[in-house]
Amino acid sequence: MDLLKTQTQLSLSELRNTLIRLEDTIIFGLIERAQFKSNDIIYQQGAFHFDNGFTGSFLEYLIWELEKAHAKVRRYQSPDEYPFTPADHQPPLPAPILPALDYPPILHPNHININAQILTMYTASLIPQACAPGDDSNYGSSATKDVECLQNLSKRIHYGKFIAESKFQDPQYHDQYVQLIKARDAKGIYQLLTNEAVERKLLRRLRRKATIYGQDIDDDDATATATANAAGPSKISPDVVVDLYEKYVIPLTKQVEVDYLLQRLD
Ligand SMILES: C=C(O[C@@H]1C=C(C(=O)O)C=C[C@H]1O)C(=O)O
Repeated sequence: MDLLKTQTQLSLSELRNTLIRLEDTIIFGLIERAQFKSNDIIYQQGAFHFDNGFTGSFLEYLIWELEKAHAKVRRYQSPDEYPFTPADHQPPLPAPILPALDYPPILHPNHININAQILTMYTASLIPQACAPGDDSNYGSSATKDVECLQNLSKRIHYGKFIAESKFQDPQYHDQYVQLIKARDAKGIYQLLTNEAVERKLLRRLRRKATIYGQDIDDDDATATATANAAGPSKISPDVVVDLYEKYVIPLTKQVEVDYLLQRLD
């Protein structure tokens, strides 16, 4: 979705299409990372020494170094991009070298950033499922793929802000959200914004995508059609992808929706 385009009414179906497109990005990013062993050492605090005094993990070091460059080209001034570098990190991320873009004020001003939760989920739960255990010394390659996966997941989950704004603006539900927000009823907000039919359809589609995208398609087998029932090993377990969304991506997206709505009237 072009966030520079002046939005009047946020279209929920357009936003959902963006989330569908991000499914492909996330699956292919996981396929890339799963080439390498888990290489757990890159997630361990203090396992590496850095000349600049950085004391985090190898992965956190790469995140910091890359996000400094991305900050200079104003990546984090876009309302759909959020850094993993903590807001209180010293030194802070550098200021952009480019002038600010004039984004239309789509979202209510907020400081919601749950990337710390996303990073913990990713290293503690997802990597052990997606990658074979062990150490193949591909530390730089693994961390590079990790950063791409983390950025994809962060964008997808924080898109919950746009989804929540769209639902808040919907005349059919606006008054209910206002009442629940004023009552600080997080559970009621969570229930109102949940669409189980959309979630069920998403998980079915995700399993098919992960099965098909994970196949090696033999180029001389013209008759073969990649289907969800295709035989052969997948580069990423469809169960891992579905589990990721069911246990983490969808709940974290809804957490962002609730957090955003709770501060919507501030
Ligand atoms: C994103 C939405 O809000 C909720 C979260 C969903 C998700 O994270 O995939 C799907 C449906 C809703 O329960 C939506 O309504 O599309």
